[in-house]
Amino acid sequence: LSSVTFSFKSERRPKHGKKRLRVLVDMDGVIADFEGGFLKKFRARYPNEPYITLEDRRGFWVSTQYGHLRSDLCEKAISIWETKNFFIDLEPLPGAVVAVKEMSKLENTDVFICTSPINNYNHCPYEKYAWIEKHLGCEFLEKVILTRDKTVVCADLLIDDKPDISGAEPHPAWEHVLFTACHNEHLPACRWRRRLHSWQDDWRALLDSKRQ
Ligand SMILES: O=c1ccn([C@@H]2O[C@H](COP(=O)(O)O)[C@@H](O)[C@H]2O)c(=O)[nH]1
Ligand SMILES: [Mg+2]
Repeated sequence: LSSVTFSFKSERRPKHGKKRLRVLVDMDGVIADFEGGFLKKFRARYPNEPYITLEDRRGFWVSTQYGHLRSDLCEKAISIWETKNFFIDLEPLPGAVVAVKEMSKLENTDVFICTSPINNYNHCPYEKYAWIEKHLGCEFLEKVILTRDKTVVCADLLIDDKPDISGAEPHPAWEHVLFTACHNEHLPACRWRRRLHSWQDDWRALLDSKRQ
């Protein structure tokens, strides 16, 4: 058993090179503009209802904030992302496609798209795959991890806009780097968690810091 463990570890840390890095990149709010897409479709479907501007968004759950605005708006918000074509129509966030493609071409780097589908699975899982093929290319279809629990996935880094990521594994292998989004940008700086402010930020330096 110990020799198996040894060969696995040595595979990720080559003797003569830098450490091989495994990076998980979240989809909604990191490479796909979930918040912008939601607001556009909410206003189009419910033109007479109040809405929350992106500047006023607080908290990860859109449905919770809409529910606080008026209780029936929670269900109306959910109806938006449960509708066909919501996920496939999302625009890529600025610089995301170029950055992820470049990241995947770096030496000693494995990039996976790690994303949580909604439980209403009529359209979401299919459209997430279709989005990845459309914007990143069919080779990325090999790199998709659909899971509601990211803590059980083993990697060095998780780039994700959700501030609190929990699940079955209390000590995930990855370092969670918070990707800045309209709903989390007001959270106070946190000594134990780094941020990536956008895809214009220095993501290469972030990866290099994990290869030491
Ligand atoms: O109010 C909301 C906001 C988002 N969602 C869904 O949660 C996941 C988030 O996935 P990540 O992988 O963490 O980006 C996504 O499927 C959203 O549609 C929600 O259910 N309620
Ligand atoms: Mg996200």
